[in-house]
Amino acid sequence: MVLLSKASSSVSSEQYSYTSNCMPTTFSSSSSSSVPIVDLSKPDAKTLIVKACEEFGFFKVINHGVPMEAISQLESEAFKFFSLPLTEKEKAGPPNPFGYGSKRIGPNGDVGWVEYLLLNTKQEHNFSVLGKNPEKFRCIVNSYMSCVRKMACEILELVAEGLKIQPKNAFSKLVMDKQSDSVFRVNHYPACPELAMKGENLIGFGEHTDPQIISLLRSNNTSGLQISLRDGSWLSIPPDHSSFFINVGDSLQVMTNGRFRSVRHRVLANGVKSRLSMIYFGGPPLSEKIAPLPSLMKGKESLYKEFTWFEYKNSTYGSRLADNRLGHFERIAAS
Ligand SMILES: C=C1C[C@]23C[C@H]1CC[C@H]2[C@@]12CCC[C@@](C)(C(=O)O1)[C@H]2[C@@H]3C(=O)O
Ligand SMILES: O=C(O)CCC(=O)C(=O)O
Ligand SMILES: [Fe+2]
Repeated sequence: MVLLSKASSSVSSEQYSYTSNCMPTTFSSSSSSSVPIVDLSKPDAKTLIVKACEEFGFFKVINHGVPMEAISQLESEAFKFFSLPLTEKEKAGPPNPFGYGSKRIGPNGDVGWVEYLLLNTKQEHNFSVLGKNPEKFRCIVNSYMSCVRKMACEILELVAEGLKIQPKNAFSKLVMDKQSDSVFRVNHYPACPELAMKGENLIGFGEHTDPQIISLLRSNNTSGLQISLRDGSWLSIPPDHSSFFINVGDSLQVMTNGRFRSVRHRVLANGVKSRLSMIYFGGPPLSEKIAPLPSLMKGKESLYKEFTWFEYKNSTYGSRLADNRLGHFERIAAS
């Protein structure tokens, strides 16, 4: 993304979305509402995780076990990549769906103040175009990803234990499967100085829910992430570069028959500092049926029609970011 290089790239002349600064937003540090913090090394982790997934579909994790070195190596490689000239970066694009993308998100007209790399976790894409030293990039991405996948597995096992589900790998086996359809994304939101002068916020990444099972997000110390609360207000999440933020995805909402909430979230661009985030989206194999676990139904009917991850993913790619994608798959209760 080139900022202010020519008149037409000025923020005000493009089709971005804005939201008023005057909208009610709460800061997570305020006493009324704060995001749960789970210490993965403590015995109460499973109870806190279940509660957070029910109330928010979102929580913060400390003592996560991912070495800071793996994180900072990836961060510095990613910053190096995003600081290349646009023409260099575009050699790794367009994202179809994998590769380098700028401003456009998905195939259906969504735009944001963001550039990104979308990678699959199976290394099938062409790394040879990723920056100046693609082998190094690949190696750093792979070691980061295996640490984060391990944490995803640990969290999903705690979820199963907390929900008293047997076997305890009922969820985690889906992301650990060799066929798991997981995705990895690095987002870069350049600082947008024009913003500081306006009474509005610029959308970096529009509101949406993540379709997969679980998302593990780590960012630098720049703010921007917000989650939507039950009353529709937005809660700003203070950044914390040494912690991870975990989202419940649509698939986990379905597998828990609506007990867990897939959280709506968005990112606002920052007027002063650039934001770099990396997100691992843990997904099931394509052929996997996404349905409530029998032990969570307690004799009740499924709230959802039967579908496979393949079907859900296809429908996802036909949707806009803000759409309620699960809506099509809800079962209308017989009256
Ligand atoms: C408009 C879009 C863009 C989508 C697909 C569709 C709706 C949901 C978006 C996401 C959101 C979560 C990560 C991602 C990788 C995913 O699986 O769903 C995104 C994907 C993309 O950025 O390509
Ligand atoms: O970049 C971020 O901080 C979050 C972006 C996001 O929600 C996504 O890529 O799905
Ligand atoms: Fe997301």
